[in-house]
Amino acid sequence: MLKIIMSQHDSIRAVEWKDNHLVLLDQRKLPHNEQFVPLYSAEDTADAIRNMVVRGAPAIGIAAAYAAAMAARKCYKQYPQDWRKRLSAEIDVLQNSRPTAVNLMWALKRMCDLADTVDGDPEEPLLALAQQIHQDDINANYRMGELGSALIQPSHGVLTHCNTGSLATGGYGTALGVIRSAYSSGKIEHVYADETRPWWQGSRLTAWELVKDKIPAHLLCDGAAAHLMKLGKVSWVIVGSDRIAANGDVANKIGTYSLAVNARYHGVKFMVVAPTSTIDLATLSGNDIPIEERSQDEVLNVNNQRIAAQYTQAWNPAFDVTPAALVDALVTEKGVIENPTAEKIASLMAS
Ligand SMILES: CSC[C@H]1O[C@H](OP(=O)(O)O)[C@H](O)[C@@H]1O
Repeated sequence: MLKIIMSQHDSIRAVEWKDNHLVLLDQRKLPHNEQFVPLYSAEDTADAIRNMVVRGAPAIGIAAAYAAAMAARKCYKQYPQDWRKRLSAEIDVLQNSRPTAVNLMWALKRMCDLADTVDGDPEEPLLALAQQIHQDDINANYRMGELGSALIQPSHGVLTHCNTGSLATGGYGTALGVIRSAYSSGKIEHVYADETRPWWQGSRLTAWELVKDKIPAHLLCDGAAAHLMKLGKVSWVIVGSDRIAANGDVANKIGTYSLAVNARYHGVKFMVVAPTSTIDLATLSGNDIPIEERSQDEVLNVNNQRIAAQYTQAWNPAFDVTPAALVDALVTEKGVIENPTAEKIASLMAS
């Protein structure tokens, strides 16, 4: 069985295969409690994704891949004659857990394609593929760290949004992986992290990862970002993505579009860091990306305590779309695209 190789960030494992089942670090409990949730079925894993026990586009895809391997094991044992048909129903449950992060659909398609070709017991080959998807993601993150860090001039501040670190991926991170690599190379003096309401990925997750890495950082209210840029404190905004359309439009955590507009206005560079598993050529433009709307209670409450006036309603889109024209650099494990266009993306994906 493939041993997942990480490195200095072994201490943070959002997703792990242990013995014969999936284990997730419960990100709803961080940073004050590190609790792990064992999962033995696709249905339970779909609930965990929907409820954000695990979140972050690549991490969601990896968790779903392991869940598909568990589902194949169960279906083959219970229905050896028509396990593929039974598996398809289980995959659908996973597929519909969250709509925006294309890594989920990408990983499940790879698992289903293999299931369609495997002879006999699918358990081992599907588990091996899930582990390969996990390892490939970690390897991609280290490569993107190198490529993204090379774009950053020494001693600058950078701003990031949401959480794109080890908690959002197989390990190391996408945008936070670039920040880790750039900081290790002495290129970044200071990190500014948006708190990222209403789920607080910045306050609860990114701050936790940066403290563990001893990287100097300040949290800021989402609404303070434009003022930070106006004061000249940052030279780059560095973010991840949940889905990149064929024309280079970028879906990411709500608030990203506002950062991109303000960055362009203030002459701050805007970098998107995402593995090619996040690029979806079947989605032609950002207008075609499904945007998840989550419970209004996430906005009306904090720590399950209501903060909004009684009878108030809330609108809670979890993502927004940044047009490609506002992206200065798209960093993938295959290479960097400056000022992404449909042609440049097609060429990268074909390489
Ligand atoms: C490695 S990119 C992770 C991506 O996912 C986050 O969304 P969520 O926390 O709701 O899963 C956010 O958009 C990040 O950029």
